[in-house]
Amino acid sequence: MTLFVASTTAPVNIATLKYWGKRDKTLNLPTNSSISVTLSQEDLRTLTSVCTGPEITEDKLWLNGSEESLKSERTQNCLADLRKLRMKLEDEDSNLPKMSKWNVVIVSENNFPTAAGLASSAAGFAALVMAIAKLYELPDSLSEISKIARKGSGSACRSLLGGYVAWEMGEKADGSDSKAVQIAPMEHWPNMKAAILVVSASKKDTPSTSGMQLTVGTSDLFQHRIKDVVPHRFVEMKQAVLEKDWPTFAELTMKDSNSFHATCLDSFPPIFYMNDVSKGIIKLCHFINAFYNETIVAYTFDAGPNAVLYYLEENESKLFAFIYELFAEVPGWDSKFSKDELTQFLSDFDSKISNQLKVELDKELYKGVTKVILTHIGPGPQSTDECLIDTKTGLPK
Ligand SMILES: Nc1ncnc2c1ncn2[C@@H]1O[C@H](COP(=O)(O)OP(=O)(O)OP(=O)(O)O)[C@@H](O)[C@H]1O
Ligand SMILES: C[C@@](O)(CCOP(=O)(O)OP(=O)(O)O)CC(=O)O
Repeated sequence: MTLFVASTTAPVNIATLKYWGKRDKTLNLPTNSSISVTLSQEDLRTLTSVCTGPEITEDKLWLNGSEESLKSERTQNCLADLRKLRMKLEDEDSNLPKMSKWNVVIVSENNFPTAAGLASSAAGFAALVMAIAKLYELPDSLSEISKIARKGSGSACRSLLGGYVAWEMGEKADGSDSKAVQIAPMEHWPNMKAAILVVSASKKDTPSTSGMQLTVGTSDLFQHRIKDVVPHRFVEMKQAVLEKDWPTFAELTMKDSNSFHATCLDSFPPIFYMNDVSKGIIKLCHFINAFYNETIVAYTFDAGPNAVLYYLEENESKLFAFIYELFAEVPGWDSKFSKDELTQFLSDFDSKISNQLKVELDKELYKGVTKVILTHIGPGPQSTDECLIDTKTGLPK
């Protein structure tokens, strides 16, 4: 069997200035520009292998060991765009194998829970598009490829790039100027870290796509957000990244999460993504910042109750004096810290925080959190030799 194979890993990104609202649902064109931080693939990543050849009879997708449909309009749009770019190359060079005419097999694994509000669709579509772009040897830039990933899931376009990333909303009706660009590589401001508090939730309140449509159609506050709030915030946040201005970056991040969730509440009927545990975590972050009289931590929440806490490495011990004290029971710490380091966080807490202040903390908050994921800023998709496809059969290994 003649087979051509390629594999890539792709990262999760968590927005600090949120994408919420589409002006075109089919092309995933947003009503505002957004900004995100790409997270390390050491902790959260999608690995996708793809293969093609004249004997593959059908397009197929396996996700985390189970066969899934490739029929969704979004996936079909991505495949059609990639084949179009490949066909252009084949038209220019008749010696190239006619991959644009052949079916593809896609095998993918996420090393973290899928569809649990941890941006699996972003990493998933970024990996799918990037792996096929590599298979087809497309010469296009990552920003160009990001437009294809955007059609799979809006936020996926930002996972094509590492470090600090902007998704420029663009103006054109065909979406040709709605793409991801890098604001700065991770090396520019490498000490950005993230602690994700995975909050237990039976199921997602409302899927992002329908949630956005409801907000666009019913919220008056949303109009204020996209016209008067986000355009300034986009410029200010980009500037804060370029100047490594942590207090400004952190404040804008928290305010933008709150603004996005306020438009959800202002939708009719209202959408609730955060629960009481999420709100407890927000209070805790403000408590910590007030305690130190300094911005130590910034929270942000996507379309679900999980908290992503951004902080700078140099402030880790100040932050963890609180959050290890409160969430020590929850799994996720041991792989990153030695016993001695963890004990030190507890003694920092005991020595620094007065009994009077201790009573203000909610000791029960950990009961609503299932695990912590400790990670940091990372690069964009990476080529890998690891392959999920058996190169003799074209099936998952
Ligand atoms: N590795 C992957 N390859 C291809 N598609 C994927 C992959 N991982 C996830 N997806 C697609 O994304 C869907 C999950 O998206 P969904 O938006 O429900 O969850 P999420 O991305 O984890 O959460 P959120 O968007 O709120 O952060 C899956 O059902 C699947 O269709
Ligand atoms: C709250 C968000 O996480 C929304 C992400 O929405 P999606 O990218 O999942 O939506 P679709 O384009 O419909 O697939 C904010 C963000 O990531 O910017």
